[in-house]
This record gives sequence, C-alpha cells and structure tokens, in this order.
Amino acid sequence: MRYISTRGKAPALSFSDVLLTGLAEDGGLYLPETWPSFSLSEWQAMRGLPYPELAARIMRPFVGEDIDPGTLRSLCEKAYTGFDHPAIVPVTQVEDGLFVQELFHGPTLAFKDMAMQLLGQLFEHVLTERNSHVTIVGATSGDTGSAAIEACRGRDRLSVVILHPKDRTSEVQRRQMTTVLEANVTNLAIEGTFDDCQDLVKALFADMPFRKDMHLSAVNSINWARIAAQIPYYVYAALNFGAPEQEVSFAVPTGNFGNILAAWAARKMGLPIRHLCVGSNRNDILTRFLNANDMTMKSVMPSLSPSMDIQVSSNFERLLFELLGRDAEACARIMTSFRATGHMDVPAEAWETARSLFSGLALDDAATEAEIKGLHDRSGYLADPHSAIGIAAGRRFREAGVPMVAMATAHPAKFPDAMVAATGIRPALPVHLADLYSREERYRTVPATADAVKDAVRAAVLSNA
Ligand SMILES: Cc1ncc(COP(=O)(O)O)c(C=O)c1O
Ligand SMILES: N[C@@H](CCOP(=O)(O)O)C(=O)O
Repeated sequence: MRYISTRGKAPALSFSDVLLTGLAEDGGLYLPETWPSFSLSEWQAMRGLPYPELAARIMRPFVGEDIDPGTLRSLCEKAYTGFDHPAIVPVTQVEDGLFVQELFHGPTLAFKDMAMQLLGQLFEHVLTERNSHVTIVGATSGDTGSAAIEACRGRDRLSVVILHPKDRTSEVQRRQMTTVLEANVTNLAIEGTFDDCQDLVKALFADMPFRKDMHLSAVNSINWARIAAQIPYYVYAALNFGAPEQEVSFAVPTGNFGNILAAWAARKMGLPIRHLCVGSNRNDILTRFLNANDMTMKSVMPSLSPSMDIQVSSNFERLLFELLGRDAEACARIMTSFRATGHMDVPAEAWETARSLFSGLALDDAATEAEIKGLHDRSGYLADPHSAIGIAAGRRFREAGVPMVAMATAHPAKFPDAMVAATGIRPALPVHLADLYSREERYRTVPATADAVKDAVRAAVLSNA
C-alpha cells in the first residue's frame, strides 16, 4: 500500500515511511492511494474475533508488505494486553436504540490509547529493523499527550516532546503527562491554546533542516497510522450489531476530526455505516460547517470538555480532499486560504455530499452538564463531558431500526470537577493512578513561538543522546 499527500506535492510513501514521517513534506496529510475493502464473507469471518486479532485483520491492508502478518498480529496482541476490560472496547445500552462504546479502558483512560498503544509497538518494530531513532513532537489538548507518553516512555529509540496548552487541560490530564519522569520524555506547557500547540508542531515540521536534523516524527492524528489504528473499534461495534447485513450509525465527540474520520474510513472500506454524528462543544466550527457551510474560525473558548477546545480540525483536510474528488491542487488552495483568512470556502457540492452522511450538534457547558446529569438520573450511566456530548448527538439523530453507537472517549475520573458539578459524584481514579496527586511533576513553561520550542526540542534530544 502506498500513501499520497492531500496537497499533491510530496513523494508517495509506504506504511512504515508514513509512520515515521507523520506530516507530508508539502504540509499535507497522507491518505491511502486506494481504499482497501473487504467482501461480505470477509466481514462475516471477522465476527466474534478477539479485538487484537480483529485489529490485525483491519490493519493488514494498510500495512501492506512492510510488516508480515504474524508479526503484525503479535504487535496487536502486545498493544492491547494492558487494557482493563476483557472486551477491550465494551458496548453498553443506555437507552432505546442508543448504545455507548467505551474506548477508555487503556492505561491513560482515554480513546487515544486505542491507537497509541499500537503505535508504540509499531515504532519500536520499525525503528529496530532500521536501527534508527526518532524524536516525536506532539501537541495535546489533554489526552493525546499522556497516551503518547505512556506508549513511548522508556523506549531507547524514541524521544518524545509533548506540547500542552498551559492551564487549559484538567489537572488529572496534566499530571498524567508531567509526572512521567523517564529521561526520554519532555513536557512543555505552551503559553497559548491547543491550536497554537498544533501550529507549532506543524511549523517545526515545515522547517526541513530542523526536521531532518532532529529526525522528527508525529503521533498526532496527522499521522495516518493513528487513524488506521482507530478503525477497528468501529468494525468491532458494527459486527456486534449484525454488520455487514445490518446498518449502524455512530456519534462521536469531535475536535481534531480524527476519531470520526476513522469511522468514515471504515465506511469507505465497505462497513455499512448509515450516519455519522459529530458532537461539538462551544467551539463548534464543525457543527457550524455541517449546518450552514460556515467554517469560520473563532477564538478558542475553554469548556468542560477541554480536549475538544479546538478550532482548526486537522483531519478535516483528509475529508475535504475526498470531497473534492482527490483534487490536491484545490485542496491545497482551500487550506492555504483558510489559514490566511480564517474562513474555509468549501464548494457547495462538496458540502452537500458531506451533509448527506454527517450531522452536527453543539452543546454549551450548561447543556453538557444537563446531559451528564440527565443520563445518569435515567440510566445510571456516568459519562465524562466529552462522551456526554457524543451521546447527546447520538440521541438527537438516532433512527428506528438502526443502532446508534456513541463513542465514550474518556473515563469520567479524568474530569472530576465537571462530574461533581453535574452529579455530585467524584469518580475514583483506578488503582494505577491512585497516587497521581502526590507524584512529582516535571515540565517547562515555554512561549508559543517556534524558536522557543525548537530550542526545547534540541535540548531534549541532546540530553537523550
Ligand atoms: C476525550 C476526548 N474526546 C474527544 C476528542 C476529540 O477527538 P478528535 O480530535 O479525534 O475529534 C478528544 C481529543 O482528541 C478527546 O481527548
Ligand atoms: N484532543 C486531542 C487533540 C489532539 O488530537 P489528535 O487526535 O490529533 O492527537 C488531545 O487530547 O490531545
């Protein structure tokens, strides 16, 4: 399998090269040159498989010849051993026709572990084969950072530098990152928003000499491997509801558009997905786009769901590329103008196509709190603020006869203050994190400039050499 850039000016790469490269050299995002698909009988044969085996089957066409099937399967086995639920991604019913798939049973209690645990294994495997080392630079609004750190900590072939927006994550999220003291981990608290952090990462990648010198690599969902590794849980849920013979819809709390893009990719591969529902918080650019073709940036506002406090949804570029019939030139033009003007001009026909599959619902903080409380009162289910937004979107768009599965993306214990405010309940952290508040923290506060971050990355790499 080869991968091409959404902006059309970077070399086509294999899976392992895409894994190590992250962002394409022309600033675009990699996508498979052609979409793999499974036949009816191949989908049927996947029903009932244990999650790691299912993940290996789904990943196989994306990985291609780069990793042999036996090795891929054992990497998947290793990736999912640390999860605290035998099903890995259990599905529970909360209301008539409305289900929740819990993606937070990994070590850092958020859906990011689903892909990141596998990426840790893939990086280790590919770098060992090449006898090489990379410096991962990642941006986080709270969850990607700790999942990446957990997956990479203590690995000799990886240095990891994570940028989080200072004072804009929950305290649990920050501590999950900053209390990891392994020498190959560096945390930077950036004086800005998540969008600033993400822009800084892209600026570092755009500086070719720096990128090459530091052997930069990415773990954000700009890296195609992240998206690929998020596809299997949609397949798992759909097969459990009777796919490929039965249609299923999904509702996904959305920020960087990576999680829901994985569902869209599963549909491209032939999974019968009827409807994809975006849940937004008050930073509702995606919902405004879906409702009125209004993709206009506003300032990022803090919310009860900090991991979704995002205005520039990186992965939208991948969908846009497809909506434009894979016209890389048009995609590059629209993206460049979006960054220059703060407004994205999506052609009406492309918008109509998007709307025929996706719907959006935005909840402000009061509505999020009411959703958490109402759901808990009615069903006893305790959803974190992100998951609650997805569940509300699922309820809004569910249809008779089509199971609606909402993605529960984080454990409620990651957002204790919001949970107490909504329900009076303070969910306990699991045993392995019980002493989180007494652990030593280590991080540096850094201004939101590319030069300051480059200095910090150089220092991190030197101290690791
Ligand atoms: C708990 C949680 N829910 C939802 C999201 C949004 O996911 P995505 O950025 O893939 O749209 C994030 C961050 O990515 C998150 O950490
Ligand atoms: N919500 C994310 C933001 C980064 O998203 P990613 O999926 O591109 O890594 C976070 O929690 O950090």
